[in-house]
Amino acid sequence: MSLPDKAFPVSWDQFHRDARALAWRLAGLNQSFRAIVCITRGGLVPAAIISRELNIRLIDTVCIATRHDYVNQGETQLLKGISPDLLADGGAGVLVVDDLTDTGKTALEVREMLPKSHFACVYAKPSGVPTIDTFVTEVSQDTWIYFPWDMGFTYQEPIAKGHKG
Ligand SMILES: O=P(O)(O)OC[C@H]1O[C@H](OP(=O)(O)OP(=O)(O)O)[C@H](O)[C@@H]1O
Ligand code: HPA
Ligand SMILES: [Mg+2]
Repeated sequence: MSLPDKAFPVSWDQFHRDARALAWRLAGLNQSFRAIVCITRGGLVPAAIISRELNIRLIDTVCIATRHDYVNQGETQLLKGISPDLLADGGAGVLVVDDLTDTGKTALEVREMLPKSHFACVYAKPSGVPTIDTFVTEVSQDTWIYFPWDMGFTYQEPIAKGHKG
């Protein structure tokens, strides 16, 4: 197992701005969504922000647990599926929300359940881009995105310490 080379840390403030930017993009589509399906757990936070901005009151979850050793996606387990009324018509008019797409595996699995839905996420890596309809920021595949709900305040070494330049 190796960690991606680059780090992209995201603060709460930045995440809120980026999720709101996603809501602006979705609003610009002039498509009305009858419900949000958020992919837990990462999709819960952007779904709350988008639901507020676009006034979408019907929210469902698809609960998928992935076994992975930090960076490598492993087997997935569906813990809770989507309600039958949202699955009708292949999910037409349903907005699926996640925090990011990386390999695209998670989005592809949910797309099989809701082939006519609209997929949105805040951040996307190149392998996942084809699986998503609308996103805000693309980062390279060798970047790890650190979300604020996974982080705490820690001491940072000064840049000059140990720097041989
Ligand atoms: O495009 P992929 O390679 O499938 O990766 C993207 C998925 O990985 C993360 O979820 P994770 O499975 O880590 O679980 P969590 O949302 O419960 O933290 C993230 O929230 C996406 O759902
Ligand atoms: O870059 C990432 N950050 C956090 N969780 C993730 N799950 C897949 N890729 C990532
Ligand atoms: Mg997730």
